[in-house]
Amino acid sequence: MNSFFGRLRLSSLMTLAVCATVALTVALQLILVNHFAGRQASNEAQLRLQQLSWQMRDSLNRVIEKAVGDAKLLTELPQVRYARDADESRRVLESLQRTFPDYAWIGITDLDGKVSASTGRMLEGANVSKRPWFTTGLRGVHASDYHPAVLLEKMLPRQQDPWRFVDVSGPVLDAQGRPTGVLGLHLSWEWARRHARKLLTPALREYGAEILVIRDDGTVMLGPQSMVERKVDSTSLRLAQQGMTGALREVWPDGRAYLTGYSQTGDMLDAGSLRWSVLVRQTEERALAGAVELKLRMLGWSALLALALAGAAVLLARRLTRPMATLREAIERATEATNAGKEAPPIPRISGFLEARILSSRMRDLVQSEETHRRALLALNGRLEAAVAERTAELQALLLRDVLTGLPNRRALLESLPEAMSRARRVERPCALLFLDMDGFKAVNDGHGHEEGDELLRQFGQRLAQGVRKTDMVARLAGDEFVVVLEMLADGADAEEFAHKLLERVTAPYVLRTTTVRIGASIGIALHRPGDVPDVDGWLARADHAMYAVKRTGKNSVALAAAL
Ligand SMILES: Nc1nc2c(ncn2[C@@H]2O[C@H](COP(=O)(O)OP(=O)(O)OP(=O)(O)O)[C@@H](O)[C@H]2O)c(=O)[nH]1
Repeated sequence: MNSFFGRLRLSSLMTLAVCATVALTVALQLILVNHFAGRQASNEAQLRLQQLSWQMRDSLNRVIEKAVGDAKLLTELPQVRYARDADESRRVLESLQRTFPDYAWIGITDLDGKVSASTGRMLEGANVSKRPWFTTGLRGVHASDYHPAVLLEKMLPRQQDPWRFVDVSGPVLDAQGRPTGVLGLHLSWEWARRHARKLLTPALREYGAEILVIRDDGTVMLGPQSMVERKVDSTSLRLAQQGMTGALREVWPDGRAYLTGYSQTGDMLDAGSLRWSVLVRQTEERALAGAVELKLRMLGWSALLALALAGAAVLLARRLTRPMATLREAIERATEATNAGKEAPPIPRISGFLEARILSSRMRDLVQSEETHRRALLALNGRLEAAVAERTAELQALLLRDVLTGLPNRRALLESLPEAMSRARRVERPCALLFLDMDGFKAVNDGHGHEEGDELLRQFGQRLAQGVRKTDMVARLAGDEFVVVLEMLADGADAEEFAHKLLERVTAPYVLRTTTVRIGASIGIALHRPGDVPDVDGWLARADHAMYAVKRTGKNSVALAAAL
């Protein structure tokens, strides 16, 4: 995880952070909207359906009450109670029908159930004594439940829906209060259908709202075509039948979820009143369609908003991190130059936010100071290297010098002998190696001390060096042994002559610190001619043998080694 974030640029991190925050905010908002909008929409839909149910119930109650009232009024009218003939009664009945055309039929019977007068003369003369409205009407004003009427239906004009009626009937009494017949009023169910259609506004119909009026036995009197005059059962129906009102969500037998508002008509205190359940239902899907649409719209707008914010976040992140990106590039360039041993380019002054300005300024100072240090270090390094080279050269020189006399030592001699031999070949002149060993040096050491011995060695060496040409070489091999290399000689005799001169020179008295001494020297000479095979060890050995030969034969003399 760390390595993942470690690979991201600051701008990417900022973009990610802002996008994540936006996405989270939008998601939370959607969840909340989804929750509250859904609940709110469901509550509102249920309330609406409940109100519709109440409106329908109240209308039903009002019309039934009106019919009962009209029936009562008619039974008390003198034109009905004391009618001279059927025409007089009929005029009254038809006059009432005109005020309320939904009274499909109004008629008066005698006590035997024979219709004496009726609207439109329908059923006049017919016997209706078997009809429930006649029998109940004899006992008092009473409304009977929804029912078909086969005879009447044949006489009435045809209409789209079948004729159904609610009957209201009551006794017609004479002056003594004795029944003389029954007044029957058939209220067409069409008014209920029409009223339901009126209540369901086009918008509600479009969203599938349905009004159901259900008889106490569960038979649908008004509702969708497929349900009319069929029995149904639902929780809302049972609640309405218990006299409750409200709204709920329930699953109907068709397997779909509905929101249903319910109420019941009639008067709880009047056992004779008509008890119809009024249900107004709407599928949950249609009822909440508005909320779903709102959610989808919000989702769309939220997505657009999130995209716009993400875009803004990218731009903002780039804008904010640009100074840091510039600083990073400058640091990388400086680092690359430093690694390549070049002068680091200066860090530019970066404008932008405060931290970037401070950081760039500090980095600028840092790189400048680093550059100064680097230059100082380079200079120091140069001086050190020069000092080391000088010291090395000194050490090198010391390695080739004899500490006591300052003359070239054995090593220097061995290095220069091959050069001397090759020069001899080049110039075609022999060169000679003189091997000198002091005679009786030990006695000086023993007699006057080592310091005096050292002094003698120094002076001996100086005399040798002063006695040869600049191109010749004097070296101290070890102890009291010295070597002189003579070049550009004519022949062996030349070398011998020079050796004698040198012997004379070195045997002169030496003034030391505490004493003056004389010393002899044995000199062995070995020549190297231009044509000789170059052999350093052999050349030295020959001179050494010649010197020893002198030692053996009396010292303080010169001997020339035999030619090769
Ligand atoms: N003072 C001093 N003495 C040295 C040094 N190196 C060698 N010696 C001494 O030099 C002497 C050389 O010995 P020898 O060559 O046998 O002495 P010598 O008396 O010259 O003998 P011959 O060559 O046979 O005449 C030794 O006593 C060494 O201790 C030195 O650097 N300083």
